[in-house]
Amino acid sequence: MKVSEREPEWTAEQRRVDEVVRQVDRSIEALEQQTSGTHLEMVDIRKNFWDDVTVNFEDSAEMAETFASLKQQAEILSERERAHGHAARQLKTLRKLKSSPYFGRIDFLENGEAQADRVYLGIASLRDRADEHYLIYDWRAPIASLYYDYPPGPAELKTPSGLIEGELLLKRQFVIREGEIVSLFDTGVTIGDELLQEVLGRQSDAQMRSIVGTIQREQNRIIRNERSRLLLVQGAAGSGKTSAALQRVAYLLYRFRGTLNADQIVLFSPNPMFNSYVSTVLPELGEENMQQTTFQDYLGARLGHSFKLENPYAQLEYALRAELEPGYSSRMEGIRYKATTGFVRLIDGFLGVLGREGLVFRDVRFREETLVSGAAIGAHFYGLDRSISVPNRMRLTAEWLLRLLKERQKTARTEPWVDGAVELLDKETYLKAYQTLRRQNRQLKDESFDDFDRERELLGQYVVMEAVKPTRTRIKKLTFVDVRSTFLKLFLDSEMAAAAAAQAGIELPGQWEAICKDTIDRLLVKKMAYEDATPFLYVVERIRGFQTNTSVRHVLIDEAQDYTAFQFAYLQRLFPFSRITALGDLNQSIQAHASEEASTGFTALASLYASEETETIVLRQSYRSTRPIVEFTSKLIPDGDGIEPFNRGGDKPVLTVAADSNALNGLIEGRLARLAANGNRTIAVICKTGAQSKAVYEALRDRVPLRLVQSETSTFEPGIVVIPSYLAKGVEFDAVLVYDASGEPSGYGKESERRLFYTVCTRAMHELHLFALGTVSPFLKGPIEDYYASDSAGQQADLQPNANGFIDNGKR
Ligand SMILES: Nc1ncnc2c1ncn2[C@@H]1O[C@H](COP(=O)(O)OP(=O)(O)OP(=O)(O)O)[C@@H](O)[C@H]1O
Repeated sequence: MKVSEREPEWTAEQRRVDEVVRQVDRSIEALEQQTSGTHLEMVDIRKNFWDDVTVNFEDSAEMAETFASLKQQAEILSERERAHGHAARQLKTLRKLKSSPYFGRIDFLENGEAQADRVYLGIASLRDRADEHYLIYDWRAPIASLYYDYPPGPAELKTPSGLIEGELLLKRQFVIREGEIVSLFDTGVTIGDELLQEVLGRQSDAQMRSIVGTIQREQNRIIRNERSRLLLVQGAAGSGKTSAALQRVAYLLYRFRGTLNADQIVLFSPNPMFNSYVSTVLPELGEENMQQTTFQDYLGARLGHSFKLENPYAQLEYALRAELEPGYSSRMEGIRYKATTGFVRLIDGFLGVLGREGLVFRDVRFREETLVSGAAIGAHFYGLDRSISVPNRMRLTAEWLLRLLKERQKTARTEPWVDGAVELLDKETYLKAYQTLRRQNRQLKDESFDDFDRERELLGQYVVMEAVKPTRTRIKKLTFVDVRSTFLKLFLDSEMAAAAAAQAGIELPGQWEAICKDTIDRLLVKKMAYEDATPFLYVVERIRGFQTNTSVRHVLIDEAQDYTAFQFAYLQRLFPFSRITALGDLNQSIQAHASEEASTGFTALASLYASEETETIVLRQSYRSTRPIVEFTSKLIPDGDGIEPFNRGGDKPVLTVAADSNALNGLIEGRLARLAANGNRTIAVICKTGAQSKAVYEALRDRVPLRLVQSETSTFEPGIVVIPSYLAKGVEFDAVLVYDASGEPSGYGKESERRLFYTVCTRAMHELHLFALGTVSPFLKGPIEDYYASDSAGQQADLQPNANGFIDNGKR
């Protein structure tokens, strides 16, 4: 129920807002004084850094004192910097509170109490002058859960000291801007629809916004979950998965402040542009951003330069476009198979076999000679106790090789090549040799070097020591095991594959031979296909030992439906001390590996953790799009009836068919002009592939101000973009134009493209426009026809090409 400006309630609330704003002002003033104080102090310390340390390197005691003094000075400086950084963040938050101090109020009467507690909720806490009462509670404080979880009426709150029961007497929502109440609602439901209507009806900003004022009950469960090792969220398109993930990070940083910092949280996002899209949410809430990365970046860093790693979008582009190329079906078969849990089991079986036989070892060489042959290393490795794990046997083998190298080092000193090398030492190396030897051999006095034989002996030692260094490094890095050849063996050696399958208790897939050929051809030329990268790294790390990341405590995986079983298994091992939050939507599985029955890694993920450690939350309500758009998009997928549209009005999607691409481009140009003139801030022409995007961009760039988004694009900006389908995933636009909703190869004709088409259409917030070249996609035929309007070209009141729609790309 909307409270009117004329009601006394409004006046009373505005009075309170004024009072709180005054208090915020006082806090800002105090903090500004404090920060300018620390700032001056910092400048002073930096300027006089060297005056305040005693620098003396004369003897070791003086040197130690100098270091202690330096260290102390640096510590004082970094302490001041920390305090300054903290205060600066606080100031930023206070300035936000000044403009909009809170968004909600609850009056809670605890059973047995005479008076209700009045609790105002904002993005941060604020106490009164006497520091006795909270004027504002942080939205993450335990009591705030009442606001998100209950409508007025009986309510309860779990606290560490027990359950508090009572009644929620009032639930009020505010929109406050620049210290003025803009609207006020008393609501009878969990979170009033009116406020959501208002929030969702706005034109989008270029970046994602925080949703703390309107978090829904189910979303709150995701945000505040502390119990599960694995939190699985399956949510419809636009149901707030990404939003919930980001508010969850803010919640965790608040709840565990002091023990958890932003560096210990990692968000895996689909692409660099998405990183930019979500990067403002946490700062808006007064928190630092977590680490953000893409899985591709992780793989690239781990693989190093030994292979040319394919990018997942190049893989997808291949899947969408290369149908007529030779080898297409075997590659696609391989991509699908390698994403299954069956392949994870086959690789585990393979690793089991490798524990007994089959690892490929390289010769260890010292200078030109073979120090130990690969065969001898293999014999040593497989001679070790088999109950010891493979990585531990590798380490034992490395120790053995290092011992052999040491022996060889001793015998080498008297060999003729050493004399030659000693003679070639230049003065600098000679000095370096002397200093190194002196460090190693404390008895060595200056005069020892005067003795010719002794000098020769010592320099010989140095020369040999330098000569064995590369071999020693290689042994330590375990490069004596040839991981590439070992991995290849699974595909090259049919007996090995059969043994691995037998070990795993599974059958090899029907097309195994074709898959093998496809894999071998690439690996032999050091090309690493995206589908092979994770299995390969998994094998490498299971052989050499996993380099785990033990500092990360929370991993959040957005668009989790696009990960394979292998990728999850790998991430689980990589972050052994981390909790995982995986958010996805099976209906948006668009990667090339996604099979018809959608058995992606996302479904398999639950099996990685015990059921009591796992919680699954399903989000059905879709907030992004208007009701007509959700009603349309939910008809595109089999289980769409379960998606609940949020009741926000708008026009039905419109389909326009054009005879040829020239006509199509002209129609799109006119539509873009109208949409821009109507004040849509973000508009996307979504194409199926990168190649199509490029062509459309080229055709329109001189006629329309637009930007082409490619896989390396790293910023999300307002305006008009041309973007391939797979990069539009995860983000949203005020208006979406689907470039080719035909049934042709350039459009969406195959059943396997249904989810891609659904993903593309669900990016629209307010308007969806479908354009088809020649024919109409089969997904748009049948009962769905009632859910969109057809526009025989020209009926829509578009601006004519070259009309001035683009001059003012402005706001409504
Ligand atoms: N509780 C909420 N209050 C206000 N807006 C919300 C709420 N939940 C979601 N939204 C809005 O709905 C839109 C979609 O949210 P989000 O991108 O988080 O959904 P998603 O589930 O990750 O979508 P997709 O899977 O389609 O990428 C965003 O504009 C977001 O701000």
